[in-house]
Amino acid sequence: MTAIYRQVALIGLGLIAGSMAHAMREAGLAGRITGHARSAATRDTAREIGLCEVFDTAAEAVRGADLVVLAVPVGAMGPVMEEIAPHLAPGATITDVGSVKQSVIDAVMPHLPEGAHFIPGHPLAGTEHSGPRAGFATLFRNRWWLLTPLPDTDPQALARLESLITAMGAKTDRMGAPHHDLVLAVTSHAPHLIAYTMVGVADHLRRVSGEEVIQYSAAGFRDFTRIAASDPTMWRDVFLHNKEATLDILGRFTEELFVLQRAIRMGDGQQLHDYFTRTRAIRRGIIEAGQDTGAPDFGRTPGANPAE
Ligand SMILES: NC(=O)C1=CN([C@@H]2O[C@H](COP(=O)(O)OP(=O)(O)OC[C@H]3O[C@@H](n4cnc5c(N)ncnc54)[C@H](O)[C@@H]3O)[C@@H](O)[C@H]2O)C=CC1
Ligand SMILES: O=C(O)C(=O)Cc1ccc(O)cc1
Repeated sequence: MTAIYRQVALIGLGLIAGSMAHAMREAGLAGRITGHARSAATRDTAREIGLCEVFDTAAEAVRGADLVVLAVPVGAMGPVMEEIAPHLAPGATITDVGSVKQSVIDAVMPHLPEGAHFIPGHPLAGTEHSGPRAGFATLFRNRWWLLTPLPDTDPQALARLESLITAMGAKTDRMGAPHHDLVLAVTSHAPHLIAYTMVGVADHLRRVSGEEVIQYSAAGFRDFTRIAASDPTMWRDVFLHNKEATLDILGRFTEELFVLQRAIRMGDGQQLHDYFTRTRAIRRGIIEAGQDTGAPDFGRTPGANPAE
Protein backbone atom coordinates (compact mmCIF):
# COMPACT_ATOMS: atom_id res chain seq x y z
CA MET A 1 0.00 0.00 0.00
CA THR A 2 1.22 3.54 -0.66
CA ALA A 3 1.98 5.63 2.41
CA ILE A 4 -0.92 7.72 3.72
CA TYR A 5 1.36 10.09 5.66
CA ARG A 6 4.92 11.14 4.85
CA GLN A 7 5.94 11.10 8.52
CA VAL A 8 4.00 9.97 11.59
CA ALA A 9 5.34 11.12 14.99
CA LEU A 10 4.32 9.09 18.05
CA ILE A 11 4.54 10.88 21.40
CA GLY A 12 4.49 8.34 24.24
CA LEU A 13 5.82 4.92 23.23
CA GLY A 14 3.55 2.47 25.02
CA LEU A 15 0.97 -0.17 24.10
CA ILE A 16 -1.08 1.98 21.74
CA ALA A 17 1.74 3.89 20.00
CA GLY A 18 3.75 0.66 19.76
CA SER A 19 0.82 -1.19 18.18
CA MET A 20 0.34 1.68 15.71
CA ALA A 21 4.04 1.56 14.79
CA HIS A 22 3.85 -2.19 14.08
CA ALA A 23 0.56 -1.91 12.17
CA MET A 24 1.73 1.06 10.07
CA ARG A 25 5.07 -0.53 9.25
CA GLU A 26 3.52 -3.86 8.32
CA ALA A 27 1.12 -2.18 5.87
CA GLY A 28 3.53 0.53 4.66
CA LEU A 29 1.25 3.36 5.78
CA ALA A 30 3.91 5.89 6.81
CA GLY A 31 7.04 7.04 4.96
CA ARG A 32 8.82 7.51 8.31
CA ILE A 33 7.82 6.76 11.90
CA THR A 34 9.45 8.96 14.51
CA GLY A 35 8.82 8.95 18.24
CA HIS A 36 9.57 10.18 21.71
CA ALA A 37 8.82 9.05 25.26
CA ARG A 38 9.56 11.00 28.42
CA SER A 39 11.53 8.30 30.17
CA ALA A 40 15.04 7.43 28.98
CA ALA A 41 14.44 3.75 29.85
CA THR A 42 11.39 3.64 27.55
CA ARG A 43 13.34 5.34 24.74
CA ASP A 44 16.16 2.80 25.16
CA THR A 45 13.72 -0.11 24.97
CA ALA A 46 12.00 1.37 21.91
CA ARG A 47 15.41 1.74 20.19
CA GLU A 48 16.42 -1.79 21.18
CA ILE A 49 13.31 -3.33 19.60
CA GLY A 50 13.48 -1.00 16.57
CA LEU A 51 10.00 0.41 17.16
CA CYS A 52 10.66 3.67 15.31
CA GLU A 53 13.27 6.45 14.98
CA VAL A 54 13.48 7.52 18.62
CA PHE A 55 14.37 11.10 19.59
CA ASP A 56 15.34 12.46 23.00
CA THR A 57 12.93 15.39 22.72
CA ALA A 58 9.34 15.64 21.52
CA ALA A 59 10.33 18.72 19.48
CA GLU A 60 12.76 16.69 17.35
CA ALA A 61 10.28 13.82 16.93
CA VAL A 62 7.50 16.04 15.52
CA ARG A 63 9.74 18.07 13.21
CA GLY A 64 8.45 17.63 9.62
CA ALA A 65 5.64 15.22 10.63
CA ASP A 66 2.33 15.53 8.78
CA LEU A 67 0.64 13.40 11.49
CA VAL A 68 1.38 13.60 15.22
CA VAL A 69 -0.21 11.06 17.58
CA LEU A 70 -0.46 11.93 21.27
CA ALA A 71 -0.33 8.54 23.03
CA VAL A 72 0.37 9.55 26.62
CA PRO A 73 -1.89 9.34 29.72
CA VAL A 74 -4.91 11.66 29.42
CA GLY A 75 -3.57 14.11 32.02
CA ALA A 76 -0.34 14.61 30.04
CA MET A 77 -2.00 15.53 26.69
CA GLY A 78 -2.19 19.31 27.37
CA PRO A 79 1.42 19.75 28.57
CA VAL A 80 2.72 17.62 25.68
CA MET A 81 0.74 19.69 23.15
CA GLU A 82 2.10 22.89 24.67
CA GLU A 83 5.65 21.52 24.36
CA ILE A 84 5.38 20.44 20.71
CA ALA A 85 3.25 23.34 19.40
CA PRO A 86 6.16 25.62 18.32
CA HIS A 87 7.83 22.75 16.45
CA LEU A 88 4.89 21.44 14.37
CA ALA A 89 5.05 21.49 10.58
CA PRO A 90 2.60 23.92 8.92
CA GLY A 91 -0.80 22.25 8.34
CA ALA A 92 0.06 19.17 10.44
CA THR A 93 -2.73 16.97 11.78
CA ILE A 94 -2.60 16.11 15.49
CA THR A 95 -4.68 13.27 16.89
CA ASP A 96 -4.75 11.58 20.28
CA VAL A 97 -5.72 8.11 21.49
CA GLY A 98 -6.89 9.02 25.00
CA SER A 99 -9.69 7.10 26.72
CA VAL A 100 -11.48 10.37 27.60
CA LYS A 101 -12.27 13.01 24.99
CA GLN A 102 -13.76 16.28 26.32
CA SER A 103 -10.97 17.01 28.82
CA VAL A 104 -8.34 16.27 26.16
CA ILE A 105 -10.03 18.72 23.75
CA ASP A 106 -10.11 21.36 26.51
CA ALA A 107 -6.42 20.80 27.31
CA VAL A 108 -5.11 20.62 23.73
CA MET A 109 -7.08 23.27 21.81
CA PRO A 110 -5.60 26.36 23.52
CA HIS A 111 -2.14 25.32 22.27
CA LEU A 112 -3.10 24.43 18.67
CA PRO A 113 -1.17 26.61 16.21
CA GLU A 114 -2.96 28.40 13.36
CA GLY A 115 -3.39 26.08 10.36
CA ALA A 116 -2.89 22.83 12.31
CA HIS A 117 -5.77 20.34 12.67
CA PHE A 118 -6.68 18.55 15.89
CA ILE A 119 -8.84 15.43 15.49
CA PRO A 120 -9.49 13.66 18.82
CA GLY A 121 -9.67 9.85 18.68
CA HIS A 122 -9.98 6.72 20.80
CA PRO A 123 -9.25 3.13 19.72
CA LEU A 124 -11.54 0.74 21.61
CA ALA A 125 -8.80 -1.83 21.79
CA GLY A 126 -6.24 -2.55 24.42
CA THR A 127 -4.92 -4.98 26.96
CA GLU A 128 -3.79 -4.77 30.57
CA HIS A 129 -0.16 -4.58 29.38
CA SER A 130 1.73 -1.31 28.95
CA GLY A 131 5.05 -0.02 27.67
CA PRO A 132 6.87 -0.25 24.31
CA ARG A 133 7.19 -4.05 24.35
CA ALA A 134 3.41 -4.53 24.78
CA GLY A 135 2.43 -3.38 21.27
CA PHE A 136 1.44 -5.72 18.43
CA ALA A 137 0.29 -5.14 14.86
CA THR A 138 -3.14 -6.79 15.09
CA LEU A 139 -4.40 -4.95 18.18
CA PHE A 140 -6.84 -2.77 16.20
CA ARG A 141 -8.16 -5.41 13.81
CA ASN A 142 -11.99 -5.37 13.70
CA ARG A 143 -12.13 -2.94 16.62
CA TRP A 144 -13.92 0.41 16.77
CA TRP A 145 -11.83 3.57 16.67
CA LEU A 146 -14.04 6.49 17.67
CA LEU A 147 -13.36 10.02 16.48
CA THR A 148 -14.89 13.08 18.13
CA PRO A 149 -14.21 15.81 15.54
CA LEU A 150 -14.90 19.45 16.37
CA PRO A 151 -17.51 21.34 14.34
CA ASP A 152 -14.87 23.13 12.22
CA THR A 153 -12.66 20.07 11.62
CA ASP A 154 -11.25 20.04 8.08
CA PRO A 155 -13.09 17.25 6.16
CA GLN A 156 -10.00 16.33 4.12
CA ALA A 157 -7.79 15.98 7.20
CA LEU A 158 -10.52 13.87 8.81
CA ALA A 159 -10.93 11.59 5.78
CA ARG A 160 -7.15 11.07 5.60
CA LEU A 161 -6.93 10.09 9.27
CA GLU A 162 -9.89 7.73 8.84
CA SER A 163 -8.12 6.08 5.91
CA LEU A 164 -5.06 5.42 8.11
CA ILE A 165 -7.23 3.95 10.86
CA THR A 166 -9.13 1.64 8.52
CA ALA A 167 -5.85 0.59 6.86
CA MET A 168 -4.68 -0.55 10.33
CA GLY A 169 -7.75 -2.83 10.40
CA ALA A 170 -10.11 -0.81 12.62
CA LYS A 171 -13.64 0.52 11.97
CA THR A 172 -14.27 4.22 12.51
CA ASP A 173 -17.28 6.07 13.86
CA ARG A 174 -17.84 9.71 14.76
CA MET A 175 -19.65 11.17 17.76
CA GLY A 176 -19.61 14.19 20.05
CA ALA A 177 -17.07 14.18 22.88
CA PRO A 178 -19.60 14.42 25.78
CA HIS A 179 -21.56 11.47 24.36
CA HIS A 180 -18.34 9.49 23.96
CA ASP A 181 -17.40 10.13 27.58
CA LEU A 182 -20.80 8.95 28.84
CA VAL A 183 -20.79 5.80 26.67
CA LEU A 184 -17.26 4.92 27.78
CA ALA A 185 -18.11 5.56 31.44
CA VAL A 186 -20.73 2.78 31.11
CA THR A 187 -18.79 0.35 28.94
CA SER A 188 -15.23 0.77 30.19
CA HIS A 189 -14.49 3.25 32.98
CA ALA A 190 -17.01 2.15 35.64
CA PRO A 191 -16.34 -1.58 34.92
CA HIS A 192 -12.62 -0.98 35.46
CA LEU A 193 -13.30 0.73 38.78
CA ILE A 194 -15.55 -2.13 39.85
CA ALA A 195 -12.80 -4.63 38.97
CA TYR A 196 -10.22 -2.62 40.94
CA THR A 197 -12.61 -2.58 43.91
CA MET A 198 -13.37 -6.31 43.78
CA VAL A 199 -9.70 -7.22 43.70
CA GLY A 200 -9.17 -4.86 46.64
CA VAL A 201 -11.93 -6.64 48.57
CA ALA A 202 -10.40 -10.04 47.82
CA ASP A 203 -6.97 -8.79 48.85
CA HIS A 204 -8.42 -7.76 52.18
CA LEU A 205 -10.09 -11.17 52.59
CA ARG A 206 -6.88 -12.95 51.66
CA ARG A 207 -5.27 -11.54 54.77
CA VAL A 208 -8.16 -12.95 56.78
CA SER A 209 -8.45 -16.38 55.22
CA GLY A 210 -4.98 -17.24 53.96
CA GLU A 211 -4.25 -17.93 50.30
CA GLU A 212 -7.60 -19.50 49.39
CA VAL A 213 -9.02 -16.53 47.51
CA ILE A 214 -6.11 -16.69 45.09
CA GLN A 215 -5.68 -20.45 45.06
CA TYR A 216 -9.31 -21.21 44.25
CA SER A 217 -10.06 -18.13 42.20
CA ALA A 218 -12.67 -18.98 39.57
CA ALA A 219 -12.89 -17.42 36.13
CA GLY A 220 -14.97 -14.41 37.20
CA PHE A 221 -12.38 -13.26 39.71
CA ARG A 222 -9.51 -14.00 37.34
CA ASP A 223 -11.10 -11.66 34.76
CA PHE A 224 -11.27 -8.95 37.42
CA THR A 225 -7.60 -9.43 38.32
CA ARG A 226 -6.61 -9.07 34.65
CA ILE A 227 -8.43 -5.77 34.36
CA ALA A 228 -7.15 -4.61 37.76
CA ALA A 229 -3.58 -5.19 36.53
CA SER A 230 -3.97 -2.26 34.07
CA ASP A 231 -1.60 0.71 34.21
CA PRO A 232 -2.20 2.76 37.40
CA THR A 233 -1.19 6.13 35.89
CA MET A 234 -3.41 5.71 32.85
CA TRP A 235 -6.45 4.75 34.93
CA ARG A 236 -5.89 7.39 37.59
CA ASP A 237 -6.02 9.95 34.77
CA VAL A 238 -9.15 8.40 33.20
CA PHE A 239 -11.13 8.74 36.44
CA LEU A 240 -9.85 12.23 37.23
CA HIS A 241 -10.75 13.42 33.71
CA ASN A 242 -14.12 11.70 33.27
CA LYS A 243 -15.31 12.51 36.73
CA GLU A 244 -18.96 13.52 36.20
CA ALA A 245 -19.92 10.65 33.87
CA THR A 246 -18.12 8.03 35.96
CA LEU A 247 -19.71 9.25 39.19
CA ASP A 248 -23.13 9.29 37.51
CA ILE A 249 -22.76 5.67 36.38
CA LEU A 250 -21.34 4.53 39.72
CA GLY A 251 -24.34 6.13 41.46
CA ARG A 252 -26.69 4.11 39.25
CA PHE A 253 -24.57 1.00 39.82
CA THR A 254 -24.83 1.40 43.59
CA GLU A 255 -28.64 1.74 43.37
CA GLU A 256 -28.90 -1.47 41.32
CA LEU A 257 -26.55 -3.26 43.70
CA PHE A 258 -28.82 -2.35 46.62
CA VAL A 259 -31.83 -3.72 44.71
CA LEU A 260 -30.07 -7.06 44.18
CA GLN A 261 -28.75 -7.08 47.75
CA ARG A 262 -32.32 -6.61 49.01
CA ALA A 263 -33.62 -9.40 46.72
CA ILE A 264 -31.02 -11.77 48.19
CA ARG A 265 -31.86 -10.72 51.75
CA MET A 266 -35.62 -11.18 51.11
CA GLY A 267 -35.09 -14.49 49.31
CA ASP A 268 -36.75 -13.03 46.19
CA GLY A 269 -35.56 -15.65 43.68
CA GLN A 270 -37.98 -14.46 41.00
CA GLN A 271 -36.47 -10.98 40.98
CA LEU A 272 -32.92 -12.35 40.76
CA HIS A 273 -33.90 -14.75 37.98
CA ASP A 274 -35.64 -12.00 35.98
CA TYR A 275 -32.65 -9.70 36.37
CA PHE A 276 -30.12 -12.30 35.26
CA THR A 277 -32.33 -13.26 32.30
CA ARG A 278 -32.22 -9.63 31.10
CA THR A 279 -28.44 -9.37 31.51
CA ARG A 280 -27.91 -12.66 29.67
CA ALA A 281 -29.83 -11.22 26.71
CA ILE A 282 -27.48 -8.22 26.68
CA ARG A 283 -24.43 -10.47 26.51
CA ARG A 284 -25.98 -12.47 23.66
CA GLY A 285 -26.75 -9.24 21.83
CA ILE A 286 -23.07 -8.19 22.06
CA ILE A 287 -21.92 -11.52 20.62
CA GLU A 288 -24.48 -11.39 17.79
CA ALA A 289 -23.29 -7.87 16.92
CA GLY A 290 -19.77 -9.30 16.52
CA GLN A 291 -18.28 -7.20 19.33
CA ASP A 292 -16.80 -10.11 21.22
CA THR A 293 -13.90 -12.21 20.02
CA GLY A 294 -14.67 -14.94 22.53
CA ALA A 295 -11.20 -14.33 23.95
CA PRO A 296 -11.07 -13.46 27.65
CA ASP A 297 -9.15 -10.27 26.95
CA PHE A 298 -10.79 -7.53 24.96
CA GLY A 299 -8.98 -6.60 21.76
CA ARG A 300 -6.18 -9.08 21.84
CA THR A 301 -5.35 -11.77 19.34
CA PRO A 302 -4.25 -14.80 21.39
CA GLY A 303 -0.53 -15.40 21.15
CA ALA A 304 0.09 -12.27 19.09
CA ASN A 305 1.43 -10.25 22.00
CA PRO A 306 5.24 -10.46 22.10
CA ALA A 307 5.16 -9.29 25.74
CA GLU A 308 3.64 -12.57 26.86
N1 LIG B 1 -4.04 0.61 27.43
C1 LIG B 1 -5.17 0.53 26.80
O1 LIG B 1 -5.80 -0.53 26.84
C2 LIG B 1 -5.70 1.72 26.07
C3 LIG B 1 -5.18 2.99 26.29
N2 LIG B 1 -5.71 4.08 25.63
C4 LIG B 1 -5.20 5.43 25.90
O2 LIG B 1 -3.99 5.55 25.19
C5 LIG B 1 -3.08 6.41 25.87
C6 LIG B 1 -1.76 5.66 26.03
O3 LIG B 1 -1.99 4.46 26.71
P1 LIG B 1 -1.00 3.21 26.64
O4 LIG B 1 -0.33 3.15 25.33
O5 LIG B 1 -1.75 2.05 27.13
O6 LIG B 1 0.03 3.66 27.76
P2 LIG B 1 1.47 3.09 28.15
O7 LIG B 1 1.58 3.26 29.63
O8 LIG B 1 1.74 1.77 27.55
O9 LIG B 1 2.38 4.19 27.45
C7 LIG B 1 2.35 5.55 27.75
C8 LIG B 1 3.61 6.19 27.24
O10 LIG B 1 3.57 7.58 27.51
C9 LIG B 1 4.81 8.00 28.04
N3 LIG B 1 4.56 9.21 28.82
C10 LIG B 1 3.88 9.33 29.97
N4 LIG B 1 3.81 10.63 30.33
C11 LIG B 1 4.47 11.31 29.36
C12 LIG B 1 4.77 12.67 29.15
N5 LIG B 1 4.35 13.60 30.01
N6 LIG B 1 5.48 13.01 28.05
C13 LIG B 1 5.90 12.10 27.16
N7 LIG B 1 5.65 10.78 27.31
C14 LIG B 1 4.95 10.41 28.40
C15 LIG B 1 5.30 6.82 28.83
O11 LIG B 1 6.72 6.86 29.00
C16 LIG B 1 4.89 5.68 27.90
O12 LIG B 1 5.86 5.52 26.89
C17 LIG B 1 -3.74 6.78 27.18
O13 LIG B 1 -4.25 8.08 27.08
C18 LIG B 1 -4.87 5.77 27.33
O14 LIG B 1 -5.97 6.33 28.00
C19 LIG B 1 -6.69 3.94 24.68
C20 LIG B 1 -7.20 2.70 24.39
C21 LIG B 1 -6.77 1.51 25.09
O1 LIG C 1 -8.17 -4.74 28.37
C1 LIG C 1 -9.37 -4.45 28.41
O2 LIG C 1 -10.23 -5.20 28.89
C2 LIG C 1 -9.83 -3.11 27.93
O3 LIG C 1 -10.91 -2.70 28.26
C3 LIG C 1 -8.91 -2.36 27.02
C4 LIG C 1 -9.21 -0.91 26.91
C5 LIG C 1 -8.80 -0.05 27.92
C6 LIG C 1 -9.03 1.31 27.81
C7 LIG C 1 -9.67 1.82 26.69
O4 LIG C 1 -9.88 3.14 26.62
C8 LIG C 1 -10.07 0.99 25.68
C9 LIG C 1 -9.83 -0.38 25.78
